[in-house]
Amino acid sequence: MDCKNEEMEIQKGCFHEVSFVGQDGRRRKSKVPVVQELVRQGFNSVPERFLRMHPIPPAAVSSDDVSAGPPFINMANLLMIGSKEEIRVQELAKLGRGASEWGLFLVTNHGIPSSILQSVEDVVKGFFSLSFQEKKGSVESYASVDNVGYGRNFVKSDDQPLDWIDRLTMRASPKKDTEGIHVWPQKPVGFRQIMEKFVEEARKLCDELLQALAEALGLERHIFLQNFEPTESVVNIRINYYPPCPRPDRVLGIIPHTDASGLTLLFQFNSTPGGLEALKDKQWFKIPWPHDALLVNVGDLLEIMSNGRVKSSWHRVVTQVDKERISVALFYNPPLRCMLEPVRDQDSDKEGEGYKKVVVEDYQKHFYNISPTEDKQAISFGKVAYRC
Ligand SMILES: O=C(O)CCC(=O)C(=O)O
Ligand SMILES: [Fe+2]
Repeated sequence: MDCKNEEMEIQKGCFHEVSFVGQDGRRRKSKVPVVQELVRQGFNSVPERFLRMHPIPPAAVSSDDVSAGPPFINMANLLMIGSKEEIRVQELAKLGRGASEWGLFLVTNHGIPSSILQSVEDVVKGFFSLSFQEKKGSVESYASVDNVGYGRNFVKSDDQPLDWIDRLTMRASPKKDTEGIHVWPQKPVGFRQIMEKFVEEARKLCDELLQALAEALGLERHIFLQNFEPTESVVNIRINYYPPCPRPDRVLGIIPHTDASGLTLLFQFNSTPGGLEALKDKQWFKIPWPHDALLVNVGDLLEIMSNGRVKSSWHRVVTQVDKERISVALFYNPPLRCMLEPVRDQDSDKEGEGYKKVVVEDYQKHFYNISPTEDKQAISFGKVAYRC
């Protein structure tokens, strides 16, 4: 589709409205095509606004080579269900390696019932099969509430290459934050109840992982979890929808980034494998991701809490020519006003050498202010050496 047709598309009413502060310091509004509608209605070529100037550097390792990728953590071994202590110790070592070397790992035997995951998949697919108008009618947009609703990721200028993605984001917890705000889709019926069931189960898994991660690093088991006060911790759910794209060489699903979370738990649907890649040793790796595994990303907040012992992952999503892909991301964060205190070195009572105390809300504001960035920049805000 050329620029003219793109304009027509927008005129037909299928656009996401975005707002950003322009170079002149004034807030501006702009209209961005809805990628699902572009694909539904057909186009001849990808609109210029989505094309990156340079070819996207390809990943180094194929997804078939599981041994070269991040570790798979068997939760049954961590919880010692039918296994011995030495197996648990080995599993903890793998977990520590995944979090410190990759900033991500996959989890099998995770304990979330497959019936719950299936219901999540059904309602999410139900939502994305609605017409654009039905979606808009079902939930408010990003523009009306702070970073939640139906829309897309960062747009900070008219020149920025756009990602090939539509999104639906909801705050699941604390519940009081969503009172009076229309962020949960009314269609398909039962959407919110099903997601809340998923969140309840996912939270148990994340809490277990936070404790196991501390233990894997030789720290007191509660050291990270103590920041996640159950009623005030913030859980956001984001559904990422990537339709097929004819130009994977020049178009990204999501630009490289870290997550501004404590932990991120990701679930992708069976019919849509492939897409997520992570940077390690300056190379992009395709992440092998079987359907029965969930993927966990270490977020920036956990890197700060751990005083750099674990690293948040720098990851991206590439596009695929013939497949649509949907992922569900659950972002698990301490309460907004929580002051994170990086763990200190054992025999020193100085503040950590690498990171300093940071309030969650201040970090996240900084993160969203400066994102997107070319490399892992936002985390410097938590470093001892950082000056405003
Ligand atoms: O779609 C994916 O697998 C990754 C999504 C992601 O990185 C995000 O939502 O922050
Ligand atoms: Fe991410």
